[in-house]
Amino acid sequence: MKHNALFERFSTRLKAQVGQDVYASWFGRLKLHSVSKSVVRLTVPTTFLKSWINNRYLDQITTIFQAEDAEILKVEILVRSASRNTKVLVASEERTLAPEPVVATSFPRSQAPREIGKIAAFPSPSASPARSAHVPGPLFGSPLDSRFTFDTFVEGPSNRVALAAAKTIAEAGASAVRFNPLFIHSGVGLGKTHLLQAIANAAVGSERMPRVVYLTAEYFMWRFATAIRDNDALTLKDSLRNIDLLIIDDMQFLQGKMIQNEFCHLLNMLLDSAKQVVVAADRAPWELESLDPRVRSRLQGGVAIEVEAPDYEMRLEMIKGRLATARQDDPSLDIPAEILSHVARNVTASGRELEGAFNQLLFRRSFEPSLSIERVDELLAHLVGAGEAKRVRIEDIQRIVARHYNVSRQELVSNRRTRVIVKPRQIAMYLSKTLTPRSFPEIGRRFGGRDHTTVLHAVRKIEELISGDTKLSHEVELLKRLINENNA
Ligand SMILES: Nc1ncnc2c1ncn2[C@@H]1O[C@H](COP(=O)(O)OP(=O)(O)OP(=O)(O)O)[C@@H](O)[C@H]1O
Repeated sequence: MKHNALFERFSTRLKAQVGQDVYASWFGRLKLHSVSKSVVRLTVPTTFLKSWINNRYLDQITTIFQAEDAEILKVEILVRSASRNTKVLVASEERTLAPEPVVATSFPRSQAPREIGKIAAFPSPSASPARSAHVPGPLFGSPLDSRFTFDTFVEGPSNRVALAAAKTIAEAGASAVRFNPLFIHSGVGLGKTHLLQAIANAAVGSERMPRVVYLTAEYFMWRFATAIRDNDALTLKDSLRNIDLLIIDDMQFLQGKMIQNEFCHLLNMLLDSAKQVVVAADRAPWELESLDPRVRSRLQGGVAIEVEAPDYEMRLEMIKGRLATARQDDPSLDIPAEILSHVARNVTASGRELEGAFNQLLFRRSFEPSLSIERVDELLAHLVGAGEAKRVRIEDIQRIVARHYNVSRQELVSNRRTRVIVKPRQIAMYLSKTLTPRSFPEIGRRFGGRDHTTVLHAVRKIEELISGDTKLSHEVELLKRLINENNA
């Protein structure tokens, strides 16, 4: 009760400081998790929101709590899990985060892993997360989804090279240092995590590379931050010294100077001792703006492979694969071939959307046993519509930014270099990079055929300005909201 009142007072103050709009955009779904001793824990529904709040608002939030209660020393943001299965129990945290013995690291996937008993852990790879929560000792790793194997990965023109590289590493072991680090990048939902976990699943327990660590960048940050806080970083670093294979997912989320430093040391150490490193991100290494240049350059020293969107044949095979898996649980399940191909033809964006479409279909089928193509069309219209709505278009960004700054869209993409045009143009470029999966060269083309370095410069410039200028940062957040609303 007392804590709820504290949280309410905090919310009121925060709202007054950041304004109603910013508050609604970023803090509307913030919830109080617990207040124990000097630590306040808040939760948000997504890892993205967690990173965002941690990076931009944690100091402000902490100051407000401290103003309310001087005993509070620290505020932590956690991700609420949608499902019980998505939680990993981490042994060492039991000690550090008492009196709440269990801290959940979220598994940032749309689907809960069916089985998370396997964990790419060192030095005890066989320990299940649930068991290890009660066994003291170091444990390091994010959960592996047992469905993500090479067998279930559909090969096609858009991912053939990446798959071949991944298999070579999994099969040849640490001697396959021809691609080191291997860097896989793509837009969302195109199978990076599946591929990375397939490598980990194949390697864990193998003789060639028994010591595998699979981590999301967020988990890496969190684990290191905890170790540093507890003066335990040396033990952690020691335990990572002897691994054979390091796999890091969602690299774009690695943030913070100190953590990036640690990551850089680890990367140097592993690469210099010819240990294999595999990394995935939503963009190419040279586009990872928030990374320390040394990390970026080390990541660029290996092989970067892009995975593109699947074609129709691949989508069909994926959806058939889903059905085959679902039938293992319920052999009576059947979806006519023409419906499967219809879904594969219409849901085109990514493996994840296809998975969503298939799940919808299964769900509907349980109370509408014979779905007609027309009915599927209705369902797909909604699904495809939702997918489309989420895709922000560069033209919309240009239109909204131009309107906001009272310039025309033509001026935005023109050669004019007056201040009144340059700033909105740079902001529009920045938003294009942050809100769409488009590459720098592509954005350059859409802004009057500019060179990619101009876009890169604009993005860096705005990032720099935002970090020191609250007014501009609110302005950019408002623009983001307008763009997202336009797409809703
Ligand atoms: N080639 C493929 N074969 C089989 N399934 C696939 C393939 N590509 C994607 N999928 C499926 O699509 C879903 C999303 O894939 P995944 O999570 O690996 O994407 P991602 O690229 O890591 O996305 P994000 O950028 O959001 O992290 C998963 O269920 C995955 O199994």
